[in-house]
Amino acid sequence: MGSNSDETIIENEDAPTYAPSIPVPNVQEMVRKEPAKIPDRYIRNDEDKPPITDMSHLSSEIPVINLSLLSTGETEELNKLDFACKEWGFFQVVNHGIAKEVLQNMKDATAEFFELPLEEKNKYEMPPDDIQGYGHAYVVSEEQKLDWSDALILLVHPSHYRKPKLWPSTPKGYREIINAYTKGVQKVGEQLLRAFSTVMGMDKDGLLALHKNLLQALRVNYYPACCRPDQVLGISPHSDTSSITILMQEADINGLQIRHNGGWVQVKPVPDALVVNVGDVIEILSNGKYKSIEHRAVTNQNNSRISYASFLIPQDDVEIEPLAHLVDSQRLMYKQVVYGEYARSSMQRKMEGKAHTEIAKIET
Ligand SMILES: O=C(O)CCC(=O)C(=O)O
Ligand SMILES: [Fe+2]
Repeated sequence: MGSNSDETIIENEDAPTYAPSIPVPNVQEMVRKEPAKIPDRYIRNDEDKPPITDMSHLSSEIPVINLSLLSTGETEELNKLDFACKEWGFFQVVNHGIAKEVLQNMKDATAEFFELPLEEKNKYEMPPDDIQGYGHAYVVSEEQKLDWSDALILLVHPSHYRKPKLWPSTPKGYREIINAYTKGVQKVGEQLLRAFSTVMGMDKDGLLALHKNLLQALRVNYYPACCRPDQVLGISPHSDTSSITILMQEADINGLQIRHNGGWVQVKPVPDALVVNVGDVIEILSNGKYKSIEHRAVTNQNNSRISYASFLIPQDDVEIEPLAHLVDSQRLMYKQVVYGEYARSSMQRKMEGKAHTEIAKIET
């Protein structure tokens, strides 16, 4: 690891585990062997098949926010953030300050990792009791429909929560590259959470303090090309259990779609931008004012696609409930949940839209 002792990978017996997931076939390998075959377990029911409603003409309306202006407290940018979180639950950030080289290194090394032989990648295979490592998460029954993707999932910050055995050491330098990328994301996340604090009527550092410790989990999704993109989904519709998620996608390959007015809108990559979305934590804290929007990924016929989702989350013991000043005269929508319990209960289910948020909702 780098010279900074803070970032050294240390074995830690207390590093948290999350939830078990049933082992399922490696999709990349399946496609390599039989590119024209789609097993039944991947073929979606009619109501889930893409595209439902093509609303791609709305893609250009998803707000693009300048992080450097946002961080200096520009009113216009703060208003944009408020609007984006109410209307879309998603926005893209430019001028985020992460060097192009850091983003590119992450993309290059990750592409190389996924091209390694399966047996090499399986050195980092998810253990049966957890969803960190290389494999598939959220598989809880033999009957459920499966996603057309493989993933590498790692808890990356704080560094003493890492499970070094699950961090790929090939390609050479990959660990340092992941570290540099996710450190950049962490900084962006802290800036964003300060801006969120402001638009949510708190002190600048209010949200960061509420998190106690800002954790980051990285999920790298690999979506192999698919001969029938209209039959499968790369990732099932879901909302993120995070506070916010910061996602890097590839420059020219569409895949991410978000729920909007009953249809699905593509989040088209803006060059060098990062996609940010409101997670369940911010939705609960804001009593539903800011929306943790359902999203999914579709596959492409000719291209594989890789996406890099960083979930910024609070410490396990943090209690999450609507902030009193945001409830005011509104109806109280959510009850108090302990973050670690909420997150684990979500991870023990299949991804199914917003069904996992029910445990935090107050019945009407
Ligand atoms: O691949 C994408 O664009 C979306 C990934 C995602 O939603 C996730 O990993 O939670
Ligand atoms: Fe997501």
